[in-house]
Amino acid sequence: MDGKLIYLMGPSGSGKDSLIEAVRERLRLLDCEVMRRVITRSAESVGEDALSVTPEEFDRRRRAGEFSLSWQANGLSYGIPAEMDQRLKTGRHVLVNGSRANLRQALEDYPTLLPVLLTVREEVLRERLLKRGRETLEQINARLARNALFHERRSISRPVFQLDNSGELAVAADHFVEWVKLNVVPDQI
Ligand SMILES: Nc1ncnc2c1ncn2[C@@H]1O[C@H](COP(=O)(O)OP(=O)(O)O)[C@@H](O)[C@H]1O
Ligand SMILES: O=P(O)(O)OC[C@H]1O[C@H](OP(=O)(O)OP(=O)(O)O)[C@H](O)[C@@H]1O
Repeated sequence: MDGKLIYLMGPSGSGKDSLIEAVRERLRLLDCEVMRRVITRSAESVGEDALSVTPEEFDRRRRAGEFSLSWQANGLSYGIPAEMDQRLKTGRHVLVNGSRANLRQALEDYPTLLPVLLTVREEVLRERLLKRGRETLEQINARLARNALFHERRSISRPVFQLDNSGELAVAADHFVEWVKLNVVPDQI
């Protein structure tokens, strides 16, 4: 049987990268691997365990079919390596750091994916983006404005697990791992 695909989404600054690092080892023990993204972001500002490539190299890889999923947002291109499909075919699970805007496309390609939405209270979000200091103020404002698009959007016709990260990261991480145990690997517990 195929493995399960966990599709993590959430606003920039909601804590997706932090959550991933907090649960990476526990997920590995549950046979769930975090897929490393390919991003056209400069190596210095990558800020996560991702492979940085030029836009030309990204296009070459996309045309060569090297991505299972790919999308563009915030002026960047993102790809999930096709290695993901090999893992799923052999019954192993994967977690991807995905995009809210790309969810519909991802559902067309992977109808059984499990969507997870990481949320944070609005006032906390801006504070965290400023504190992270990876983007300019202009880029931060653009990312906050982008969130309005998703508030208005009609919801998709399947359940989305909403996980709040307004409080302690360790609490959100424990909550997430519990959800994975119940929804992804119920046979193993
Ligand atoms: N629960 C939390 N409490 C306090 N700070 C957090 C929490 N989660 C994340 N952060 C901080 O908020 C900022 C944004 O988190 P990050 O993981 O980069 O978000 P994302 O990947 O969703 O953009 C980082 O500086 C991170 O250290
Ligand atoms: O459609 P959206 O849900 O808005 O997502 C758009 C992109 O932004 C995030 O990536 P990125 O790593 O660049 O940003 P972040 O680390 O600040 O979340 C997310 O992982 C998507 O790749």
